[in-house]
Amino acid sequence: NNEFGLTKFKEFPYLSAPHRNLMVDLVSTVENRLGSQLLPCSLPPDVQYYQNQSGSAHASLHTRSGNKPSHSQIDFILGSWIHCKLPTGGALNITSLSAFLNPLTDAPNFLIELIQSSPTSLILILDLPPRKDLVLCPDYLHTFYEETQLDMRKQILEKIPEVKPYISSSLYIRSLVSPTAIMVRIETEASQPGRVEEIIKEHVDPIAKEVLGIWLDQCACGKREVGETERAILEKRDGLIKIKTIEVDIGSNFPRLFGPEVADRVLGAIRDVFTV
Ligand SMILES: C=CC1=C(C)/C(=C/C2=NC(=C3\c4[nH]c(Cc5[nH]c(C=O)c(C)c5CC)c(C)c4C(=O)[C@@H]3C(=O)OC)/[C@@H](CCC(=O)O)[C@@H]2C)NC1=O
Repeated sequence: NNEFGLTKFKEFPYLSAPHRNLMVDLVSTVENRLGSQLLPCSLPPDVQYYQNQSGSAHASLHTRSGNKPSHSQIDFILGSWIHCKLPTGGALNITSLSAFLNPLTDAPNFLIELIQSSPTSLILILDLPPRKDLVLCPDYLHTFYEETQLDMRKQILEKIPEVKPYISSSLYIRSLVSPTAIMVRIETEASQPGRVEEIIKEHVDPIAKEVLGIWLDQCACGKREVGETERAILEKRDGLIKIKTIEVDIGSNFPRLFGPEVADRVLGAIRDVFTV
């Protein structure tokens, strides 16, 4: 057990109520729907909860692998929160929930990230990243992105005046997402305290739950035929993405936030989960 006890991950501390409630609801929706297919979290306690030397950065990581591939098309689910006190007196909060499928299906994965760097600024990433080339497979585009009307939800969100497109500095990250990916920055006025929380509660929460619902119904619990050769291609593509996103997302951030020793321990544990 860590100083907060093993349940700490699911309490998503340090967040505003709407942000915490959304993450708690998404994690419990995934675990309730897929729970029977998931093994318990097997991360060591000092990876399930870790912090930097000075105690200015606290974080939690929660991963659950799918039962043996014969029983489940879930590779693993990953949930995470990171809270860093900033020298400016503010705080950086990064929360994420991602779900990776294994090559028994070629359906898209699920990803949501909320990155709050000040009381008036939030980055939201919400997508079903494709696992096949959309040009080569037009029916994939139709099935997972047109028929599900994901673009409608993107357009609803982009109508909010404070919502602007978020352009990742990483071209690789931009190449991973679907055409309907929600990658936005929400910038509110300091004269409107609570506006970010209101946008999370009124708009981000319902849309994120709809997108997760689509992923659970059409992707995680859908049936897709994947041939032998296709399975090998999926395995290679999935593996490359998992390794590269660790490098882009946290490869440089973690040593800076947590110091080399903690970063090596946590990154090592993540690489183990990502590459089995
Ligand atoms: C598949 C599609 C993907 C997309 C679209 C995507 C997007 C982005 N994530 C970023 C980041 C990010 N994510 C996490 C969660 C996390 N990621 C992993 C990966 O293995 C693990 C294991 C964990 C749990 C520990 C942390 C901690 C963290 C950052 O610090 C970083 C960030 O907030 O910088 C501002 C941004 C980097 C690029 C940029 O600055 O624009 C960008 C927004 N990341 C994808 O994978």
